[in-house]
Formats: sequence, structure tokens, C-alpha cells
Amino acid sequence: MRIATAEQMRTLDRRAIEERGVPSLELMERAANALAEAAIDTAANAPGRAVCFCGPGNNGGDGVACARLLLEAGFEVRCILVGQREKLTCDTRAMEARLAAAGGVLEPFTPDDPDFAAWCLKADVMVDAIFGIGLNTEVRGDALTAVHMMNTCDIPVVSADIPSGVEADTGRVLGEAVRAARTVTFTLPKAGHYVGKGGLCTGVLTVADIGIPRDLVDGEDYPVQTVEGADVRLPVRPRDAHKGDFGKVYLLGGSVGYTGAPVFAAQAAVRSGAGLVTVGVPAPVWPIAAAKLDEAMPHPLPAGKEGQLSLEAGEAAMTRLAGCGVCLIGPGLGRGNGVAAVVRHLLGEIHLPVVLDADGINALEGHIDVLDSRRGLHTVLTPHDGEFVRLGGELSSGDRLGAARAFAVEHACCLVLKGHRTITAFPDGSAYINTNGNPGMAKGGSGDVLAGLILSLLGQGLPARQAVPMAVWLHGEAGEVCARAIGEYGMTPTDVIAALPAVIEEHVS
Ligand SMILES: NC(=O)C1=CN([C@@H]2O[C@H](COP(=O)(O)OP(=O)(O)OC[C@H]3O[C@@H](n4cnc5c(N)ncnc54)[C@H](O)[C@@H]3O)[C@@H](O)[C@H]2O)[C@@H](O)CC1
Ligand SMILES: [K+]
Repeated sequence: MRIATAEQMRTLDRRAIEERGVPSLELMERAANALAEAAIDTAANAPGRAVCFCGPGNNGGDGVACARLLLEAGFEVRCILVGQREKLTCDTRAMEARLAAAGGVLEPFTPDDPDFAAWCLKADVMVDAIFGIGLNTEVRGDALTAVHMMNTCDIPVVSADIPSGVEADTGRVLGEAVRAARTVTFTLPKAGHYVGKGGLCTGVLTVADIGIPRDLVDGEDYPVQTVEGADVRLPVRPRDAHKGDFGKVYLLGGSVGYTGAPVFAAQAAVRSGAGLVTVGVPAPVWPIAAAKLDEAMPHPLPAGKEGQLSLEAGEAAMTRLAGCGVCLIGPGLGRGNGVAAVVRHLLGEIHLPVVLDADGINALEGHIDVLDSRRGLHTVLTPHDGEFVRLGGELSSGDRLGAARAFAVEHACCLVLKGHRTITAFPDGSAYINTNGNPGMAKGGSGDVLAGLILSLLGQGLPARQAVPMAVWLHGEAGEVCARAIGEYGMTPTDVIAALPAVIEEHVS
């Protein structure tokens, strides 16, 4: 799904109002309708008791209009102004007048009044309409108190547009944010619904059409999208195909101490349709890899006494690489100067697309120029946060999406920043936010499976823009299947590999 920025939403609202004559109060009424419907759905009793916390901006206006609709639906409603009355926008004032005409009142926030607090504790639902896309600084004072009340009273909260406290474009939490059971957003979702700490505050997200003309919405350019099941489509394998049609891929990994990593990656590649998978491992690891891999073709490479690749391994791998279409470097290579030198040497020599994972990425620490020298060649990096920071990625501000996009642009690579809501960013500044997966995948070996899957789809000829976000989604979906079948605690990367074929099959068309 396309992701809009706060700025784009402001532009769309303004153009709908000014260029197309859609009254702003009509947009707000539609927003409030969707909000009230969700609140009624969420309330423990309907009609029951509702508290609507409303800020002074137009997000507050949505809340005031929602309070009126709940009143009309038979709810007992307290509609609370959190903020200064002088700052109320015109539309929010207009909604206050409509609320008054319906017998309601926009009352001041009195958190110290014990009667008010006692009333709130018996509510069936709370509506959070303090701040929307207009949040511009840390939540403090009365707003912070109200957010805190919503988060501690154990009553389900429905947020208008975005949980108050979440920055729409980054998902950063400014101060404290509401942890909503549901969020009703308008026209298009925002990045903050998915990424960062804010992504954990959204609850169930619904997107309501509030009447902004479709052509205006379609006329904008949306560089960031989410990936969902409907976006994942793999081609039917031609009836007259042979193994050469599905890619010859090369995988370089393994060391004494990390014998499983290249095996996971190779099995994921085989299980996702790769034609021929060649695996280069250090000689001491070879008997193990050979015993575990029947379909893939492991071969031994020169190793040092630590059981890691030695410098001569680079040239030996190069000869095997001839004829391959894509190469994965990294799973289980181990960290050492010799290995890092082999990786950097290969990156300089290989003119094929390369997927770089784990210790392959670590080899670039302090040598980012090696990555930059591959401009124009396809390089996919799949770091988790620690590896990303070692490469110079900037995560301290809490803006994972912005950081991933900036890195991909600066170094002309495809960056897969792994974690909750993995982000795949491309050199043109576009990015995909993944929407599935679970903490059962937070285990050693998961990343190797993903790297092997990316290698496989690239090897089968899918363009990186499709292959990489789809591989991330398929990996997450296989993880979901495992979590449902055996639970997050006990599921393993081996289970995820075993779940891949059926998940993939559902997306072939
Ligand atoms: N016509 C429109 O523009 C529509 C707007 N809609 C709603 O309007 C929202 C955007 O409205 P606004 O642009 O008025 O913005 P908001 O209502 O999100 O917030 C802006 C107000 O909050 C203040 N503020 C921001 N951060 C603060 C902080 N940390 N502490 C204290 N005060 C703070 C600002 O000074 C301003 O008064 C959307 O999120 C959506 O809910 C919807 O009603 C649909 C139509
Ligand atoms: K809100």
C-alpha cells in the first residue's frame, strides 16, 4: 500500500478543499464517522460510556465530531479539550457548535478532579484525538497527562489518524505516545503506523476514504510503500523449462564454529526454486556441509588454521563463480582480517550482483569505499541494526526508515534493514516496509534463510525491486505459518525453510 507523508496529506486536503470545492467540514465529518464506527466496534458495551480527548487542531476536530456521533448513538460521552481554547482551529470550533447543538459539551481537562477520574475509569472506550499529523514537538503538560491516562487505565483506545505522540513520517515517539487498540487513518497510511516505536502503538489499522478525489490521490508520487500478500506474485514456471532457466547461484560462507549458516542459506535457495546452487565453504567445514546438503553443490575452499577462509580462497572461489548469475557472500564466514580481506577482494573483482550478509557486511567496516566502487552493479546488503551502525548507518535519531533510505541513496545499493518491520531501500530513494514476521524469527539462522531466499529469487531473474521485498515478505510469512503451527518459542530456521514451499506456492500466478 502507498504511504503518504504528512506534507502530502496537507497538500491533498488543501487541494481537495481549494481546487475541488470539497468543504473541509465534510472531510472532517467523514473522518469522524469512520472513527465513531471503530469506537462503537471497540467499546466493551455499545452504547456505553466514551471519553474523547481532543486537541486544539483538526485532529481534535475529528474527536469533537466523533463525540457528537457517539452521543447520537446513545453513548454517555465526556468530550475533553486537552490544550488551549484560544488555539482551536475554525473547523474544530464549528464541530464544537455542532456538538453543543446535539446537547454535548467540550469541557476543560481536569485530571485532578476525582469525580472525572472515577468516571473515566468506568468508560467502555476512549478516543484519542489530541494530535494527528500536526504533532511538532514533544508531548508535555496536560497532553502528556492525558496520554498517560489512556495508557494506564486498561480501557481500549481508538486513535484518530495516528496515535498521539507518534511522528507521522518516522514513527518516532515524541515524549510519550498513546498505545491504541485501533487506529483509523484517513486516505492513506503514514510511515509512523508501521515503523519505529510508533509502529508498535498503532494497534489494528483501518484506512478510511474521506472523500479526497481519487485523481488527486493518484497524482502524487509515493516513494514508500508497504508490502502485503497481494503484492507478492511469482511467475509460473514454464512447462518446457530446464534447471538453467532458474539461475545458477553461488554462495560463499561458513567457518569452523558456524557450520549451519551456509547450510540454512543454501537450503532456503533450493526450497525457493533456484536451479543450481553452488556452495563454497572452508575445507574443514566441507564434510559437514556436504553431508547436510543433497541438492546444493558444496565444494571445499582453502582455509587457515582458524577454520576460516584463507587468502587463497578468493581466487579459488572466482573460478567457481564463472557462469553464475548472482553471488551471496557472508553467512557464517566469521570475523577475522583474512576473511574480511577475501570478501573485499571478491567485491572488487566480481561484476555480478552480490548479496552481502552478516560477516560479509562486517568486512566493509572502515572500508565503505569498496561498496561505493560497486556503483552501477547490483549490491544488496542485509544488515541488522548492529551491522548497519558498524557500516556508518545512523540509527540514534530513531528514524529507521530515513536512515535506510539515506544509506541506499548515498552508497547506491539495495539496503535491507532487518528487524521488526524490515525496510528495503533502493538507490533512487524508494523503500518498502514489510508487514509480517514475528519474534519467533529473532533467532540465529533466520538471517541466513532470508539471504538464501534473496539470492534464489535474484538468481531466477526477478528484478531486485521485486525480488528483495518479496523475499522479505515470503520469509516473514513462512515465519507466521511456523508461529501458528508450533509457536514462537520453539520454531526454528529449519521450520521456516520447511514452510517456504507452501507459502511460495500460494503466490505463484
Ligand atoms: N481538512 C483537513 O486538513 C483534515 C484534517 N484532518 C485531521 O486533522 C489532522 C491534522 O490537523 P492539524 O494540522 O490541525 O494538526 P493536529 O491537530 O495534529 O495538531 C496541531 C495542533 O497541535 C499543536 N501541537 C503539535 N504538537 C504539539 C505538542 N507536542 N504539544 C502541544 N501542542 C502541539 C499545534 O500547535 C496545533 O495547534 C489530521 O491528523 C486529521 O486527523 C481530518 O479531519 C481530515 C481533514
Ligand atoms: K490522534
